[in-house]
Amino acid sequence: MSDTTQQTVIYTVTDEAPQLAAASLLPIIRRFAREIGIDMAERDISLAGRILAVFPEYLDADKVQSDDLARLGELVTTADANVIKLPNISASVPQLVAAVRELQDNGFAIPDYPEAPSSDEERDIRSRYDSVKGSAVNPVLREGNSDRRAPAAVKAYAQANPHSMGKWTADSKTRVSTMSGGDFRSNERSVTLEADDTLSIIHEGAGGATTLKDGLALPAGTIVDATFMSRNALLSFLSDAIETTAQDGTLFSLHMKATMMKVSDPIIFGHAVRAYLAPVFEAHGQALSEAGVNPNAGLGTMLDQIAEMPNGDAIRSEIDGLLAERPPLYMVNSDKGITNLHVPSDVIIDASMPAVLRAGGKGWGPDGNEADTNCVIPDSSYAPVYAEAVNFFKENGALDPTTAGTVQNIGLMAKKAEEYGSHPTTFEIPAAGTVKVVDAAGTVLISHDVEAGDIWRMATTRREAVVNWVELTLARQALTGYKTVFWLDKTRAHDAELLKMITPQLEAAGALEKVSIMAPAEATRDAFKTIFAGENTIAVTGNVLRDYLTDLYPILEVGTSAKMLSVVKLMNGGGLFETGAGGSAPKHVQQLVEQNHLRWDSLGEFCALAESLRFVGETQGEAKALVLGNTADAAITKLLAEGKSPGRKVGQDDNRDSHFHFALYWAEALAAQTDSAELAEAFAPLASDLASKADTIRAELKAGRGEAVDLGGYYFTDFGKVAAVMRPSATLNALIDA
Ligand SMILES: NC(=O)C1=CN([C@@H]2O[C@H](COP(=O)(O)OP(=O)(O)OC[C@H]3O[C@@H](n4cnc5c(N)ncnc54)[C@H](OP(=O)(O)O)[C@@H]3O)[C@@H](O)[C@H]2O)C=CC1
Ligand SMILES: O=C(O)CCC(=O)C(=O)O
Ligand SMILES: [Mg+2]
Repeated sequence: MSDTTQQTVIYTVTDEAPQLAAASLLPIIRRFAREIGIDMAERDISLAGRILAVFPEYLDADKVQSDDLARLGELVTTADANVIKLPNISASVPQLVAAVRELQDNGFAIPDYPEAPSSDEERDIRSRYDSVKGSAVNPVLREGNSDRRAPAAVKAYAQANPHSMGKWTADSKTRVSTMSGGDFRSNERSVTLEADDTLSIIHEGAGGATTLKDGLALPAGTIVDATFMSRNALLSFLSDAIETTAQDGTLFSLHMKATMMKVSDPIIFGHAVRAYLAPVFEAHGQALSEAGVNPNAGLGTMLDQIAEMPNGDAIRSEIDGLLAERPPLYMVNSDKGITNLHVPSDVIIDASMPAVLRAGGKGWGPDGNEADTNCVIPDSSYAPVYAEAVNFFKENGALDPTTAGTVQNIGLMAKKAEEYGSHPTTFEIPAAGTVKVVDAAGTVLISHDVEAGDIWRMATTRREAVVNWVELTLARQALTGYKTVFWLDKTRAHDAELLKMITPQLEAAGALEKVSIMAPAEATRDAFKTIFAGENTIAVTGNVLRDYLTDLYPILEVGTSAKMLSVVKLMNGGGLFETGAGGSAPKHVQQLVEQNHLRWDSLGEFCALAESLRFVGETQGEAKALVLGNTADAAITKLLAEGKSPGRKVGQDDNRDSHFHFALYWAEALAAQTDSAELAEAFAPLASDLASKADTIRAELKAGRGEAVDLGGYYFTDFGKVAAVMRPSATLNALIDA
């Protein structure tokens, strides 16, 4: 080994496809990194690992799991952090329940998930599970703002090898339906704290005052927003939307973020299930609730529970009758009869809306055919982005990936900014009354009159996060020279406060004239015009639009968000390198298990790795880490050029084959470079062995494709079994593990 940097880079262990990919890729990365003394340390932030970590006293001593997420949460506030973060499951209740059952079956004595906790013990258990549920990882690690863009090599590859795009026609009946009032957008109020303060949230009703939350200590300069979704307005909107879908003759599709907005959106999802099955709930509401049926967990769980009820068969046939009679539902899997309303985490707006837009405004119907769809997005804060995208494509036809420019994103994300940090302060209101945000002196800052069942939430945005977001924006603009647009709506309460904050900063930086400010719909049209003309732009957005746009534009421009570079410059100096902008692709696991083909593309991991290594080089003054990072980039470019990315179908190359090629090209690039003779010499033998044994390795990797494999579990896989499936080449393993 050469002289060492003694740097630790964290590689996260997550779930589903990225976890499987890591079983093959991480040993390869370690083989390269150890050459310059970088220790690639794993931290388990999988759903199963996180569940075990919150129940130590329930477990036998040898089964107790360390709380790796909490440790990483501390690390990311330090300058030492260098974390490669793979996508993880943000669990819905059905996923959480399934993971708990799997762990119990494996001998972990953890308690059941209490659906309706009734004792102090159950309430404690429930609150621990709630801390694991939904988007519980990303907000903890994202101690910085977000910089996401398609790497130049990826963009160039897509322009030369365009992915398929559906055809848009002017007479498409696809549309976006959203609320015109009574929603989060229209009820929003916003204030900026002038001094450090400690806030409380009080509900005053006929029964007196109740504190919903207190002790909310916030620094001066925090923007505090509060708003609510009226249940009555939502119900009337949903019933109208079902009616207009029937009139349009389109599919009914609901697009929510029940994972990240883990308190509000499952409730809204549940109202949509109730609205769609309204006659069943009218006839059997009481029996259903006595049987513990909670539509917030989706139609799938509901049908399982109904099957156990004494008159379950009769209710089931009424449901089947309604599914046949009401507007057809957009399907997740029409072969298996899984609808959009089955599981709250199956249709997630950031990925699902771009899929519809890419397909020419089409979704899959129950008959297995594509059809136009009514995309129902209840809250109108961000629905106009998709509505305007639909309008634009109807007018202009689909995007041409061969000529399109690119939309990059700088997202305000640090310190749990905006709505995505709101779940601890989101409440389903128990009784009519007033909800007030009150400061330490007792002054009411914000007040809303609410009805029972309304969903009220408070969100906060810290000034230091905003200042850093503007700095990051100006740095990217200076580097690229791209047109820079802040997607902010002056007529929206939160955005107006944000504008008051950023305007002086832009002015002081002499940048006020260099940027534009546009409301989301206008900005959407402008961004499409820009990329249709082959030009590039930077979309500077809040946290939710960061999430939405970094799937939307990549999926249209380069066919996937898996190949995005996703860098989080941590505010205290460290680096968090997310792998791609997409999720954990549960469908891919199913294909691997059935056919031994993993179509997961690790390009996001490769890009994050290259950035992470360069970050070691830059922050530690370690030239060899720069060489390792730059050669990893060269390997990525070659991998794309040679078409060695995974194919979708068994028989084509898969994830494992792409890892081999990445290793080969990386070793070759290292052997060929002239910046470090020592590294060239160190990697020459590996490069030559990988090249000379390529045929054997390729054949060993391909053995057994098409046959079912056993991973020993889904959420809690068996390490040995996964390694056997993901590392099937003894020849490659011998070179990597040597
Ligand atoms: N950063 C994070 O931790 C994130 C986590 N998630 C979580 O991931 C889970 C699934 O989310 P979902 O919304 O379904 O989105 P996914 O991105 O997992 O899946 C959508 C589709 O995108 C394609 N895709 C995504 N990544 C890749 C890749 N690396 N290689 C090839 N294709 C890819 C696949 O398309 P096809 O099937 O056509 O091949 C896939 O079916 C949820 O639990 C969600 O919460 C979601 C987003 C980010
Ligand atoms: O944390 C999550 O639940 C998903 C995050 C996500 O979709 C994103 O960051 O793009
Ligand atoms: Mg996303």
